[in-house]
Amino acid sequence: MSQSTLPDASAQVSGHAASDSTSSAELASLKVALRSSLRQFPDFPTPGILFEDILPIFADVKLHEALIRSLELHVLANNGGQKPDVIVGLEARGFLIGPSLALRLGASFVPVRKQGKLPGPCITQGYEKEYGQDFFQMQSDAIKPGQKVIVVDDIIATGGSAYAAGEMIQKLGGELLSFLFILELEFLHGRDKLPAPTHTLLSGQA
Ligand SMILES: O=P(O)(O)OC[C@H]1O[C@H](OP(=O)(O)OP(=O)(O)O)[C@H](O)[C@@H]1O
Ligand SMILES: Nc1ncnc2[nH]cnc12
Ligand SMILES: [Mg+2]
Repeated sequence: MSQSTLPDASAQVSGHAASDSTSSAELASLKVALRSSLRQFPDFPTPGILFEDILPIFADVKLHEALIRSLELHVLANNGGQKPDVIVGLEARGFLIGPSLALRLGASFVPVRKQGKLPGPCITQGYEKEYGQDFFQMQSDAIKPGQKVIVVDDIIATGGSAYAAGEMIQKLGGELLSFLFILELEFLHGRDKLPAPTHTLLSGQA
């Protein structure tokens, strides 16, 4: 796949918000490049689902950098000056972005995994998503009471996955600062389920 023609976002000083107008102009141009890289596959994984494929972003170094920079700018601009202690990412596609974003922000990374993958005492939460049902788990000591948490994932569809993650984080005593996604499927109104402010870089399937 050819490389994109984006400016080199890695030249930005990470972890520091530029002036508001610089940040919002930069963010707007990064979003255009990200949006044009997404692909759609009809009837995957089940008939009637229009699957949004985010993987081309990660196949292109500049788009990948643009994505992480865009998410970082969103966090810096949207949490009332509060810095997260923990970034929680949802298995599997949330693992593509969570650890990189956590490093940028100087936060720790904690995974939410599908049932049966984590050792030791765990908390479990069932959920429904756009095309199925599943169970999520977190290790019981993964979040310290009072830690400020941002949940990240690639896509919010029905919001079922993110809601389940939020429930577990709150049961462990974490404070939910916000939810952050690359893409929102607006027609499913998933954000209405979530108990903290919800930010998305891109919207689709209105
Ligand atoms: O808002 P919802 O309706 O809950 O759907 C969104 C979730 O569905 C997908 O995960 P999925 O578990 O299908 O696949 P993955 O393991 O590849 O992340 C997607 O990555 C989100 O996590
Ligand atoms: N339409 C969709 N495309 C990709 N991932 C999804 N997760 C839930 N709905 C999805
Ligand atoms: Mg997922």
